Amino acid sequence: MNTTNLAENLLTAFPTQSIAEPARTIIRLQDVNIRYGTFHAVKDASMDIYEHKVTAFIGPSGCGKSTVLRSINRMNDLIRGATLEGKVLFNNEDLYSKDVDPVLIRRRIGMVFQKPNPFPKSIYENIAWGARVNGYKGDYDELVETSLRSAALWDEVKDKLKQNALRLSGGQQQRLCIARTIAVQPQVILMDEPASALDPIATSRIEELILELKQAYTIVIVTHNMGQASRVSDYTAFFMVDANRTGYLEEYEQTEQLFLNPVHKKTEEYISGKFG
Ligand SMILES: Nc1ncnc2c1ncn2[C@@H]1O[C@H](COP(=O)(O)OP(=O)(O)OP(=O)(O)O)[C@@H](O)[C@H]1O
Repeated sequence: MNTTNLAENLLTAFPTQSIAEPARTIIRLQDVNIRYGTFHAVKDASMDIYEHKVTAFIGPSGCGKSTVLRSINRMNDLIRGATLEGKVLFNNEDLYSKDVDPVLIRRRIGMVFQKPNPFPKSIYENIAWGARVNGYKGDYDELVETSLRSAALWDEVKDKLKQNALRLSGGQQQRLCIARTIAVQPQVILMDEPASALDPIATSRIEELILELKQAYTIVIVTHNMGQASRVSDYTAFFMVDANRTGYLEEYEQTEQLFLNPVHKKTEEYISGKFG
């Protein structure tokens, strides 16, 4: 097979991966072990997360998806007794080295939670506040508009920016939280089941938004919904638990490959609903 044919075949097999521009690793987990006190929650997780891709974490309850997600922006530091061994590299820099400020990390690697959590302030202030805290010197009106547009919320709220954010619907609140995250210009957005508290219409708007956002950001999403993982993600990491309830990475692949042609038997059983 000549080179052109080989390239064409690979592109057909893996349409999400461009051969001309191979995805760059933005985050690398190396032999990551996480404990809560003496409880070994996650063992030996190693994986690369690629820039401008959506990576989904799936797996049964308690397998450590959220724990691993939180390790990527050092949110676990806020949990008493949580410790991490191994390395988490962000743009080749060790996120856990002593001279790294976790607050700065959380600016570069933002997070959106399961339950929308806007501040009890105006829509405008929800966006402007984080930027102000970070000493943003630009035009705030422009920042608010751009962030709300990026989160596909501008048209719905542009005439009521002074309204309290808590009066928005759940789906709108979640898009506002995404806009708030975007406003501090992160490189990576972590999402922990961002649509699980939303109705199907609000969920599909979040899914559409994720697909748009990956042009500008790298997204890692924890989801229980396998349909959602297959719709939005380029890569899927399937986590499992061992007999000690310790989570580990069972299989990590391009999403299409993992869902259509899983290598491990456990992956196949999980995605076909044999256990959950
Ligand atoms: N703050 C904590 N303190 C102690 N143990 C914790 C803490 N958070 C999580 N764990 C434990 O760590 C393990 C992994 O939890 P984690 O929430 O990461 O799993 P998960 O796969 O995201 O689960 P789920 O799908 O149910 O949200 C579980 O056994 C859980 O009970």
